[in-house]
Amino acid sequence: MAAATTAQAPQEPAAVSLNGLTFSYPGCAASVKDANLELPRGSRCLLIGANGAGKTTLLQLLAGKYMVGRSVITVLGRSPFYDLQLTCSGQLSYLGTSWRKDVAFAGYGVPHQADITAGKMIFGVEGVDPARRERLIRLLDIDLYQRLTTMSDGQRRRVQIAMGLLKPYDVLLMDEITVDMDVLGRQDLLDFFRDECESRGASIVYATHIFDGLEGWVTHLAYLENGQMKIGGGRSVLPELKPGVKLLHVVEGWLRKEKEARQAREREQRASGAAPAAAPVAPTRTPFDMPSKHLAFFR
Ligand SMILES: Nc1ncnc2c1ncn2[C@@H]1O[C@H](COP(=O)(O)OP(=O)(O)OP(=O)(O)O)[C@@H](O)[C@H]1O
Repeated sequence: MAAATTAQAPQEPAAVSLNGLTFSYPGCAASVKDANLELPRGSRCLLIGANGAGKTTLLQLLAGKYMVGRSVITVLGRSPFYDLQLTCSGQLSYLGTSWRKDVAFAGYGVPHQADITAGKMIFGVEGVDPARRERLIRLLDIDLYQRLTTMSDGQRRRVQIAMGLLKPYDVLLMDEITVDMDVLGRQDLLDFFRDECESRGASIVYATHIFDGLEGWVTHLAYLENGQMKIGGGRSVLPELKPGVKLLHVVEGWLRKEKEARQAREREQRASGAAPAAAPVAPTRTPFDMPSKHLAFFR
């Protein structure tokens, strides 16, 4: 009798996987150092850290904007830098800070300075499910007849977010995109994202400094300190986040500890003569360091 073979289901690749990621901008010290993280499908990961900790850099690396080794970063088992289809298809979507100037969709940038209505912009995207489009327009409370040039920052931001969400992504990377939105808009959007993760297994990495209402929303956390991933994983890596405890207070505690440790290190360096004890001195400026409007005086 032939031995029974048990068919093993192929393991689904993780939504996001970082394997010892180190990255430096040209001529600079490393902005991300030996980072490891594994996020399963359906996860909502909050990316936390002080200013300059490396959040935007990490999100841009995940979005395939900089070259790193193929296996160092994978999104849905593929390399976001080498696999252009991942971004071009909208499977991997990035909503970043450059959206203030550009409306980005599936990796492409379209200037929003054009004097057109929100409706023209939104209905101009082809191959969109009309029901999804309708839902987003309602959710983000967009006036389709208003021109982008006459909108407030928050209203324009809503159009930009709608553009980025029109096609159903599998992995969404967000860099502080809700910063201009009012409380209701932000809450409705967070509920929409939760629904997307729970109903169709989409995954989200969200970098923000605003933690209000996120305690019950996050499933995973990644905390960067000066480029190092100090904490990364499911909520269980965070025993402090008990019911009734505000995420803001937990993060505030980490950031204060980080700041005190850095200041203690600097004091030690000064005491040992490794760093100058004098007050910071303003760097000498050349005409080329100045904003372009000042350059006019040097022509
Ligand atoms: N284009 C660049 N060239 C050189 N260094 C850069 C560049 N962009 C960022 N950096 C440096 O990389 C580090 C991480 O910056 P990054 O913008 O990723 O931080 P962040 O955590 O997103 O900060 P914030 O909360 O202020 O947005 C910082 O030390 C920053 O000075």
